[in-house]
Amino acid sequence: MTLTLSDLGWSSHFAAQHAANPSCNPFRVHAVHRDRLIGVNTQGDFPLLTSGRPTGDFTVGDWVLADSQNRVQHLLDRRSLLQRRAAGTSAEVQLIAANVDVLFIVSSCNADFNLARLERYLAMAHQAGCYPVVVLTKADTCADPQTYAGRAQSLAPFLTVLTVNALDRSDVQQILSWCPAGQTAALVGSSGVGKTTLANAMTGLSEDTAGIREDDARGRHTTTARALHQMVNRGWLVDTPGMRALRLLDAQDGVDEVFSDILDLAEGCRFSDCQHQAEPGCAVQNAIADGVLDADRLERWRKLRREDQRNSESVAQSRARDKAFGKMVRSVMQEKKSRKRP
Ligand SMILES: Nc1nc2c(ncn2[C@@H]2O[C@H](COP(=O)(O)OP(=O)(O)OP(=O)(O)O)[C@@H](O)[C@H]2O)c(=O)[nH]1
Ligand SMILES: [Zn+2]
Repeated sequence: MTLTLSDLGWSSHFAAQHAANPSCNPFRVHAVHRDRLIGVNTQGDFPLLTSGRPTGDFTVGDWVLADSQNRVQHLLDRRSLLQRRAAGTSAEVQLIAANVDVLFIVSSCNADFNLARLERYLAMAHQAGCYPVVVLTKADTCADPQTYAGRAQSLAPFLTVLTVNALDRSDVQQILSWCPAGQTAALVGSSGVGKTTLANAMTGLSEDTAGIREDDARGRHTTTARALHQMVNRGWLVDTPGMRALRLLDAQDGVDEVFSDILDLAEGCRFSDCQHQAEPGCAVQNAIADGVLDADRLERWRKLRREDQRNSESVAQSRARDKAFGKMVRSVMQEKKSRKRP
């Protein structure tokens, strides 16, 4: 099966950038290795060299322009970017996926359902630039899934909320219709909510057979799985280990967008630096007193902002630390050099 560029997610946004460098060829990145990228275009898969640039600057879903030697010359401006703090103690930023159109935020119609968690994921979607679709699984095991849907819906006026049985084919079709051919999706959510079940149904592959099928089709062995899977409706699903452990990062704009109702209210506060605690003329507290705003929502907003500030601070701190370390290394080297001189 040959793919056109638009099958792969190419659009006028990228074409305009290609027009500035017409001698280069576009590739969509579907795997990032330590020393090279794997890109796909209408001709198939190709290893791409990044000419001195660290491969960590690129991520799955990126569009790049490469020269005739398959050396990457340009990284095209992204439509969206999902990132997180790297695992472990390091606070470095890790790119998770780029050019994801739709973020499916998966939760279940049971104890997993939690408004604060949904808000957190919504902030992530806004921050990244992805269109959020809330998918509430296990509707078949619940007496009144619409209650859950209603609560999720209350988070934003035009929020798309689907209640599904992830094991039901027509319910999966309904989900797929939100990510049509050529568009790219990703699934986020807690453990056990049905992400694997959905991913398998959406791609028509099962996890243990996905690698084998690819080997068969291409007649060669690949050691690492691709991270961009074609779905049964010819959309794409990003599936990487990092995708499964996303946290909030530098998401201030995203948080503010999800809680824009509170920010709008705050415009009416008497003091511009109002903390919405017990200040006189606080429009936010007045809204709570009038039953317009839920006090819990104000608390969740505070918590999310605090968490986001902590995350962003530690990223900045770790960058400062790296800089200081680099300086120290350079001065030690300098000293060594000068000692060597006769
Ligand atoms: N009845 C019913 N069962 C479901 C539904 N969605 C998922 N399940 C079941 O819930 C269990 C967990 O689903 P998984 O797909 O493994 O969940 P996951 O989100 O991938 O979990 P992790 O791999 O831990 O992140 C499996 O036994 C699924 O069959 C649903 O909509 N209805
Ligand atoms: Zn106030």
